[in-house]
Amino acid sequence: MTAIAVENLSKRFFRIQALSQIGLVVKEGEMVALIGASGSGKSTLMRHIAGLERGDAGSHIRIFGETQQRDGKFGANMRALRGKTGVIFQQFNLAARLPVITNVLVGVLGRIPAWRGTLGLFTRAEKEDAIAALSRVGIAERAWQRASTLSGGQQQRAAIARTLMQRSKILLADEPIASLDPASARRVMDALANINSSDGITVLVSLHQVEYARVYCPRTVALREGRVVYDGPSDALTDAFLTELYGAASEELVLPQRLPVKPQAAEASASTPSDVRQRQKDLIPA
Ligand SMILES: Nc1ncnc2c1ncn2[C@@H]1O[C@H](COP(=O)(O)OP(=O)(O)OP(=O)(O)O)[C@@H](O)[C@H]1O
Repeated sequence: MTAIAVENLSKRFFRIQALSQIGLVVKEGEMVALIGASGSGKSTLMRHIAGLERGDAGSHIRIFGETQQRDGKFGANMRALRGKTGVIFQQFNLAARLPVITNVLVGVLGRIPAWRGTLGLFTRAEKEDAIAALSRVGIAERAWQRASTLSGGQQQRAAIARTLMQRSKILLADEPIASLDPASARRVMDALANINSSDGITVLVSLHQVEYARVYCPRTVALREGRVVYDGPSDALTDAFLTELYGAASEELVLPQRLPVKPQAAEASASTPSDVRQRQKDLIPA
């Protein structure tokens, strides 16, 4: 089934043509990288797919076959489609002063009565699910800390746990590793790869460095000046080909060293259901 279908998407901000006639189809269960130099339109495209921005006349975006927006107008089922689409950004993903678990529990707000959400009255089962989601990304032990005390990479993983809690079918990650050191970046990419392969969640991740795309994403879509200039296997993106696509700007997209080919296992990730159950018992006060 098609998860994301973008057809003829254009977006102009005053004098800047940010996106031009973008066409993109992502099948359910794919993990696709979106690359491009600074200003090529990655964030703008992500924001449209997330339903946070409306395209110009002629644009059409469908999520699981349903129109999310067309000709600059949101479709009737927009709210439900937003619920299916989790989004994480480069930063500012979490409410810094609240505990990590509360940030993750925000993921259930779309499917519980508003009064319960407003009062922060979450059930034990919901808290258990939140701990399970944090276990999946390897940071269950951090559940009761304030979000501001987590490292940048841990914060990104907490944001991924929130999208698991939201039961999103699609995860849009807009430069989730841009401000992280290489080890933290690997753990965040491992967590994304893990929810993609284990849960079948469709992942579209924008990246500055093509090395991560080569290691983690079978397919890459490359943007330049708001247009798709490549859509195909990530391992075809050799340095020479990148130079052909981007000229001197390709240097921005290549890391000085190559990454090892095999992704590492996510740090302290509880992979079996019994591990996850045990952590729920240990970490939630009776
Ligand atoms: N709200 C806006 N108003 C005006 N121009 C905008 C707006 N949002 C984006 N742009 C412009 O659209 C173009 C694409 O920006 P976008 O942020 O999508 O690029 P990007 O590939 O995500 O860049 P980066 O890698 O630096 O984040 C840029 O020229 C940017 O200045």
